[in-house]
Amino acid sequence: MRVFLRNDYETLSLFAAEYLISLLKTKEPGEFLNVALPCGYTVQRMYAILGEKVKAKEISLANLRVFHIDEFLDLPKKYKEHQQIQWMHDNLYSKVDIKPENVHYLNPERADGDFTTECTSFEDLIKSHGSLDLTFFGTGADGHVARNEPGSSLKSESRITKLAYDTRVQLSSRWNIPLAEVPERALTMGISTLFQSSNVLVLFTGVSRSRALEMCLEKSVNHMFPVSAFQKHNNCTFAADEPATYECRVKTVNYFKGIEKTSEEVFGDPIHGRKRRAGM
Ligand SMILES: O=P(O)(O)OC[C@H]1O[C@](O)(CO)[C@@H](O)[C@@H]1O
Repeated sequence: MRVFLRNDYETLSLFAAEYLISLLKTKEPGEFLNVALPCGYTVQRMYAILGEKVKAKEISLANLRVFHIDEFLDLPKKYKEHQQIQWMHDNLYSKVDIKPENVHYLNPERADGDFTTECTSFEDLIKSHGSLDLTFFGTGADGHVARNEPGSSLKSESRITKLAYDTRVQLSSRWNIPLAEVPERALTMGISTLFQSSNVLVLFTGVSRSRALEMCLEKSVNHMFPVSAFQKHNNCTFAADEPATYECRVKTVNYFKGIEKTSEEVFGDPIHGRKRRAGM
């Protein structure tokens, strides 16, 4: 695993945007980068930065093929702005040149209500496009990733899940809606689905994720803390802002800062330093 520590949310967002762009540049013209994308505060500024770069014609995301990592089920229509597809439109798609036909998601409004088939077809769809090149996501304070709550099988695939009570309470307060109207179910990529991606980028922002970062850097894999599973991924990057390091030991923080400095000095490219050495 690699670890990158940044001062604040802004520089973390910039790092995440640059990470995605650097992978996009490894593709030949006309070749797609398959990415699994989340919604939420953690990635909101990163998406805005991508929008700014597309507007300034510094980059194009036309070769991005997107798969959403999760969707809410049973969300009342009056709260449409909280549905992932709408959120992604408002925060990313309306600002960049990703083509609508290259956006894929688990449909929470499937007409026949057969969400099991929806999830199986989604897994098949990803495979039909090869595999995921990059998946990135934030995590909850309890270590959930996408809608894989604590206790989820580390081998799980896309499926219907139940949201934890704590998650629903947080959503109720964040959206300012009654708890009774917060969905109890979601559709989500499984941990195994996310894990199959060639590159994984996990972002931690703010004090509320500091225990999650500690669990990933200093403790072992635990299915009651799903994000910790990504310690075992062979190409996982954990990136955090300073407040998210508050639960980590000073020694841990200094160690990873030192590694990044060395990587930059030796390879000149801290993000993909090891790949460069292999001849890229
Ligand atoms: O950044 P936010 O809004 O707190 O949301 C983080 C959540 O979003 C996801 O990235 C996507 O659902 C989850 O993995 C994570 O819990």
